[in-house]
Amino acid sequence: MPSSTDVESNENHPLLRDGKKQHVNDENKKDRRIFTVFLIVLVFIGGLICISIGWKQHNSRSNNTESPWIYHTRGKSSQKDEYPWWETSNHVDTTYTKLQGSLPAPIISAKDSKRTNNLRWGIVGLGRIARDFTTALTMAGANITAVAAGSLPNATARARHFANLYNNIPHSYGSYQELAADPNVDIVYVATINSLHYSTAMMMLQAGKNVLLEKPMTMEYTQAQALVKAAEKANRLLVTNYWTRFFPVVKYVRSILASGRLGDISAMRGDFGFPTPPIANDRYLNRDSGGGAMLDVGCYLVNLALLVNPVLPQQIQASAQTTYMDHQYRIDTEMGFLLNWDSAKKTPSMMAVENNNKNETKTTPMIFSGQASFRRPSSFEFEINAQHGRLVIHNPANAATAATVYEYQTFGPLKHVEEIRSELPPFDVSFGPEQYPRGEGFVYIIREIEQCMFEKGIPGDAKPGCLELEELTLQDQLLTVNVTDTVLRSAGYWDW
Ligand SMILES: NC(=O)C1=CN([C@@H]2O[C@H](COP(=O)(O)OP(=O)(O)OC[C@H]3O[C@@H](n4cnc5c(N)ncnc54)[C@H](OP(=O)(O)O)[C@@H]3O)[C@@H](O)[C@H]2O)C=CC1
Ligand SMILES: O=C1OC[C@@H](O)[C@H](O)[C@H]1O
Repeated sequence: MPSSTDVESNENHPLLRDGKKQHVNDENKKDRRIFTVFLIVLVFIGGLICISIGWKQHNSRSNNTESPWIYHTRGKSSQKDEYPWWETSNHVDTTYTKLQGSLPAPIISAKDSKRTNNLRWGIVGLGRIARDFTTALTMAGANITAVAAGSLPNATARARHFANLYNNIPHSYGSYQELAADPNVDIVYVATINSLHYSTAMMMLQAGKNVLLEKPMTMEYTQAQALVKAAEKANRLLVTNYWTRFFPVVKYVRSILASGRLGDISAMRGDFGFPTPPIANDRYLNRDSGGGAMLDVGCYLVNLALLVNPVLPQQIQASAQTTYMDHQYRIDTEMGFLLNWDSAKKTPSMMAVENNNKNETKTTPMIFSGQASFRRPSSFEFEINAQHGRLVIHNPANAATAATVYEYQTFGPLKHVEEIRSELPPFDVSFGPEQYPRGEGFVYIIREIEQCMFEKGIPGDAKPGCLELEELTLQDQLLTVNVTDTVLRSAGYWDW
């Protein structure tokens, strides 16, 4: 008998060839059976997994009777209309940040015995906003020594009436010159109409007063440059009343942006507006008073955009309309504008400025899109869109007490929401009703000025003294006027 070795070695023998075929067929059949069993097991396991996932989803859906527009926060669920379209997560982490600032601003009052300086305030232009601001000064415990009216009729009587109303302010004048000459005034709050900002502020600076000037600083950029020169020459403080920057919420927003938490910012937008009273000679619609939506509320948007990116945009475009309730005015009743920081130029980044490292450069292409209106209500919100999320300063963003930060995973779902709140001190109505919304919020800028004067001294008394506020430098103010002026020119303001 041939050995198995022989059989295997003699492949040409016909019997042996058939035997080998048989053997190979058996092996193949066995392999196929194993493979089939393996497939069946695989399909079975896969099926089990699918059923289990489906069951879990069914359970979670049946437990959640709320609409998909509701996201869950830890221990709390709330309805949000800001829901990203790709959101799938049901577990968004939320934090609530309540900021200090609900109490009347703890400024160092003139009545405070610890105080070494005694900042004496004068007020010029005794209209609507002067009422709110003077109430805020009183709420903050500031020392008001003089008031002056001087543009509209009955100035002397109006000034006396105003002084009496506010606990008998010692001096009242029927002209701005008289207040400028009063040695008992250190700082003048200028609250005249826009077209008189330049001349009134210049008069005060040249008389050696420190100046807090209502927004917009001036109608034109060249005027702002002249005011800054005059302030520098006189060594006096010059601040535009962009009170927005001094609200605790806005300061906090600034710190978030500076931290880099949201990554590079690429777009911002804002829409500020309201239907103005249709009174042709009111400052809003009147060309000679410096009317128009851009100079009234659009300038706030510019100031906020420049807070985020304090650099002159490479491109500024604007377009406006001048009608309101079927009438034609010589001012913008509706303005749309675009600020474009093109990446072509290297410019100091927000981080660099915040860190006082002006040498650091970073190219951050960014676009701001703004709307200002006198024809309709608006969101009055300011939105910042960045690499890792977005930030909304809520209505009214010019006097903000709330903001929300939304953080996203890169290309992924919403992962964290931070809601920021602060409370305003209640407006003191004992001097009369509030003229504009949130006038009590002036306490923040007042506190900052008082604090700076306390720490650095009053320019005029001390050298050099408080010449600039950190939150709003002369450069910030010039930039704001420069951009606002360019927007107006681009829309054709001076041709209307
Ligand atoms: N920061 C903020 O939140 C706010 C800022 N503002 C700013 O404050 C400024 C004043 O606004 P508001 O108080 O509403 O203005 P008003 O219309 O009340 O006028 C203010 C003062 O300007 C003078 N004035 C008014 N009309 C005329 C005129 N036709 N011709 C010459 N002088 C005039 C008067 O000064 P006098 O009494 O000396 O005669 C008047 O009291 C504006 O620049 C505005 O942008 C306004 C609201 C809010
Ligand atoms: O500064 C301002 O803020 C509030 C607005 O209502 C007002 O018209 C504007 O001057």
